[in-house]
Amino acid sequence: MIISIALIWAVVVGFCCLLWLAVGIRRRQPGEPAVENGFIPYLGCALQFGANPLQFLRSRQNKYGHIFTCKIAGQYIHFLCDPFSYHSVIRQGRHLDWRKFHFATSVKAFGHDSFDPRHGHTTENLHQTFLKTLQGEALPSLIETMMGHLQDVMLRSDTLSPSKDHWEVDGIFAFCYKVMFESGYLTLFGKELGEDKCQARQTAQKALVLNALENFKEFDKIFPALVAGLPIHVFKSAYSARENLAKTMHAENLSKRENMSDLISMRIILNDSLSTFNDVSKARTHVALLWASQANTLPATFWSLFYMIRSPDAMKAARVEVQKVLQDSGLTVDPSDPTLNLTRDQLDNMPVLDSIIKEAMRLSSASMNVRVAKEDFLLHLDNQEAYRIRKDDVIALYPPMLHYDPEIYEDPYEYKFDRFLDENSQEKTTFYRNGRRLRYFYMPFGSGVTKCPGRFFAAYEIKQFLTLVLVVGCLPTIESKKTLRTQTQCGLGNVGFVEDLTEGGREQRRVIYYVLYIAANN
Ligand code: HEM
Repeated sequence: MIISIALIWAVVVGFCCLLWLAVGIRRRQPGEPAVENGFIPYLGCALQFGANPLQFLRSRQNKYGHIFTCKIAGQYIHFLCDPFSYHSVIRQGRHLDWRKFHFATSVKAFGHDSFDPRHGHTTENLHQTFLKTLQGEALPSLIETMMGHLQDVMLRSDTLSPSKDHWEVDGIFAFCYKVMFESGYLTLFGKELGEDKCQARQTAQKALVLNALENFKEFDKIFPALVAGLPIHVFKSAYSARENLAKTMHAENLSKRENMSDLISMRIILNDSLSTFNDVSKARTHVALLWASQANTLPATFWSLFYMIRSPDAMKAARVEVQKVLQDSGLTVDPSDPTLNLTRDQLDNMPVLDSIIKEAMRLSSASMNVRVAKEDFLLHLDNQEAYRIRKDDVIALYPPMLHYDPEIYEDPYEYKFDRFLDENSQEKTTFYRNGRRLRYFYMPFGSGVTKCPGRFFAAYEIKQFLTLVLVVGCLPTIESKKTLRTQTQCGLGNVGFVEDLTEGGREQRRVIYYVLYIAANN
């Protein structure tokens, strides 16, 4: 009996294996890139890729050359590794559909109805909405609002220091997340009506934002799994976190807020006038925007600050630059009421901070650029080779391949704050590979038509944050707590960083504390 059950199982497993070999794996056709199916049905190479994407892609590049195909979570993905061919993908855009992947991912992750006009739920041109409300003329007011909120959160509110008569100690990561999330949230979604006049409402508002941050973090943790195709219901707490966020963004709640950004007010109007979304779906579209505006900005802010305070040269150059901009504009900071307003022009005049941020993002960003083939076509590469691509296959560019290429960036694993400065200390825009000038050398914001529409605002808000930390804080780089106390007692400021010398471990896990001494300024 036992033997016959074992035999049945062996036959079933054998049959499944044969079925997988027959239909589950792709055989390379003439003219196609080399293909790796991986060993695990459906997942393909997903686990190896997920463990260390850069190492995985480099090893395949060495084996197959500029382009190769991997099966990952049921999709055939063509990885293009030659930076000179990136432009070819963008030039041959007519064969590629960027909306398919983006809209489908958003639906999977956030649970709203599709934004793809071809699906009939809305006629909104979302791309145009983003360009109109996040770029050009929309920027000055976003910058001004953000500056106000950053200062409220860092200097006046009790987000960072619930008690005003003692030092607060927290991780630098938590510090960046709290300050940037609250400021960014209020900049996009505004404040509750009449909040300024009522202490109880202020407290409730603060709780709402901090709660939103917790929900955001819970949801953000599982985002890669959702993109890979796992259903959100597998992750119970992330699902309820997302739904909690959506509840706060129902029409009746948003209607109680004032000073909302153009982005959110316009989206509310367009949701109501051009879509057939129900109320829950509408609220979820706002959660998607909250996520897009924060998910990359928060880590980018952390890494920018982290690398800057670890490099005495970066700190020195940043301080000099900020002081010069303030002096040239006749701005002085009164330590007893450090309020600062920086215009877009002043922020544009900070190439050192720009380079500090870019270098941190070069080292830390890892988002992939993805397009889907609309039809079978021939992809022409820069070296005149051409490859057959099948309909519905994905073409992917992985920016860390560029960002860690030693032929482009000397000592690519090293942080060099002035890497993006030229010999005149202005923005460096020319990078070469094998003596040939590169068109694409820095891509944390994506490329082509899908390039992040919030990229200018993102750079400004991180710059504003760093400027405030440099100006109103006393930043004794990373020294001992003793030095910090001495400087702070001079009344120079209220934010400082010290290294916890007792903690070891991996470099980026080193604990660095920020210390706030709000009492001095209140
Ligand atoms: C350092 C911060 C940021 C980084 C690194 C970043 C990066 C990206 C990337 C890689 C994409 C996808 C591009 C593609 O698929 O090719 C994207 C899309 C997007 N980002 Fe950002 N982003 C940042 C900040 C922001 C901010 C502050 C906002 C809004 C206030 C924003 C709004 C968006 C939106 C709306 C999209 C979707 C665009 C579309 O599908 O048409 N991002 N971002």
